[in-house]
Amino acid sequence: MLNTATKSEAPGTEQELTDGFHLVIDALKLNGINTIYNVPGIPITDLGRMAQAEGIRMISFRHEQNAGYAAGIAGYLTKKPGICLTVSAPGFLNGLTALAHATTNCYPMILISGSSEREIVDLQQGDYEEMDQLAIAKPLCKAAYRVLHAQDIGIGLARAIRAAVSGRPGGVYLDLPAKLFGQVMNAEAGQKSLVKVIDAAPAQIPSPASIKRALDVLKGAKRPLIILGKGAAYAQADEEIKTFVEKSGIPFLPMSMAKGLLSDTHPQCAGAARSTVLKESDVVLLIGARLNWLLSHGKGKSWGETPKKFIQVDIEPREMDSNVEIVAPVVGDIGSVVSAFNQAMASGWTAPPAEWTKAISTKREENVAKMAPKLMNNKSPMDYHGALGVLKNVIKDHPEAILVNEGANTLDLARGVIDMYRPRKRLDVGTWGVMGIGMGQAIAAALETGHPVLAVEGDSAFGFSGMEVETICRYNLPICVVIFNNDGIYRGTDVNSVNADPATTVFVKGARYDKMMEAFGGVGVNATSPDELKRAVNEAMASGKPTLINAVIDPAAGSESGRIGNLNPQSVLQKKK
Ligand SMILES: CC(C)(COP(=O)(O)OP(=O)(O)OC[C@H]1O[C@@H](n2cnc3c(N)ncnc32)[C@H](O)[C@@H]1OP(=O)(O)O)[C@@H](O)C(=O)NCCC(=O)NCCSC=O
Repeated sequence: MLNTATKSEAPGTEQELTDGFHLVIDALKLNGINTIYNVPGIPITDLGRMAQAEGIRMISFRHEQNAGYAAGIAGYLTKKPGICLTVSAPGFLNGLTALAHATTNCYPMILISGSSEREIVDLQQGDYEEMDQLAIAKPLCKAAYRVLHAQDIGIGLARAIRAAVSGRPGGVYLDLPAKLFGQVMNAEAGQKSLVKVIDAAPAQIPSPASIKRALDVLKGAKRPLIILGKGAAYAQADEEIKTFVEKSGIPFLPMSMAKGLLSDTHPQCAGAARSTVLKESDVVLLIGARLNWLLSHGKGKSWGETPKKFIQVDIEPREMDSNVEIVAPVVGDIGSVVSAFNQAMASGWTAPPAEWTKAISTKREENVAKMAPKLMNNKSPMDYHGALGVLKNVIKDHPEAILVNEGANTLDLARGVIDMYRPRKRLDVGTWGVMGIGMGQAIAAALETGHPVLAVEGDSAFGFSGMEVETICRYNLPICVVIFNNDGIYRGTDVNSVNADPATTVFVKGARYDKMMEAFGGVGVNATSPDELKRAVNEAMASGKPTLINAVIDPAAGSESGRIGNLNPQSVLQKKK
């Protein structure tokens, strides 16, 4: 659509004009971008107003970091860049954490920030919110661009979109100085300057030799294992992956956000036999999973004594040999690679030895049976397992619902307990184990998918984005937040024996987070037993009303999340002595 920002008034020279505001909006719309996660303010307030008037869905948050986490996860769910729009310096910096998070997690996202006058910034003359945002963003994202002239808006956005989604996806920064928005140009020339990005993330076909090498190694295995990462979930090659895993007969271990790519209840799922499969496998095929800290870098105690051969499928060639030798690297997009595997296997495939698959199912059944009675306890106040037993059944009854999960114990225990049944339904803290993703991800998940969201939050984790319950109520989203409230970080029982200050990890005892939701017109419930929790969550799922349940957890329950290098201060002191 042609935008008439202004009409030139000079007699005889009348022409349709457009401006930077409208060109940004038109460029986004031309590329199918219809939602922006933002916090309004100088200099982008009018851009937001005009974008809304032009039909773009503007979702206004209370803090840029949450808008950024929303944009990142929107990118993950849709394979299109999620857009976060912020004001200059402080707003930009608030959004930057989420941009770096998106880059680390390989989510396509574009952070667009307004910025102050280049001439003044470069001479450091003290402009309003003066900051060289481009320079600051560069090391923290996949690519960063600045547009100085209205006629370059089309190209600038095209570059940002391509950089965000092609190859390994990631975060891109786009700097738009305030002056740009007011620049006026001929409307027809403006429209011509826009670029519709064609084939933004082209398929990357693996070489036939790499496919053969990988399958040859896999064929030689006695105890093979497939590890599915969130890259595999992102690829949206769900049917091809399912066909491959089932045809191969190989047990699979889903990483946290790959849970549900094939159901956690699938007979080949080795999630509940994690230690066994890592230790005892002899060939490991990684599909969209990286050998980072979450997989103990592919070596050490958790990988046991059995010598391993690793096969890795990734779109990024530099991922290969990052931690250990990869004997069969397969570089390509996951859909193309797995399709090539399936074609090559069509002529016949021998399932792994029954001894191996039987050993895994025995271990899995043992672990599941050990956990089952814990999940059925009806203690009040609740322990983690009693509360999670309820939520496990909620997801079983609502497999279409999206589970958002963050916390320490709340995250570690929920990951194991709550089975997922469908792809991309579990959204969590990702590669950094970051706290604060909760409400941003819940809001974007509800908006982008139209499905109900269950956000299972530690009380500490929730605190990072808690104000967004107002956003949830304002947009009337079908989000049920369950806060595992144990009065503190890890546990609520720490005591400071030195002075009257509270211990560093404790919060106000008996806090009522449910009142926060009520303050904005949503439903708040205080649940002190699994039965009460069950009733409240079921009501929320049925009504679709914004709901926050304060689930009272015994402050002494659970254990410190010990896998991420937490050191007990006492033990540090003892070591120093
Ligand atoms: C690195 C990890 C993937 C590895 O965790 P592990 O505890 O080794 O594995 P998990 O998959 O959680 O499984 C733990 C055990 O439960 C078993 N398990 C798993 N699922 C089930 C079910 N459904 N039933 C019964 N038992 C189960 C599994 O086989 C393991 O037992 P065995 O096989 O018997 O060993 C995880 O720690 C992780 O994702 N960490 C991220 C933490 C994080 O980001 N924290 C945020 C910071 S918190 C800030 O303070």
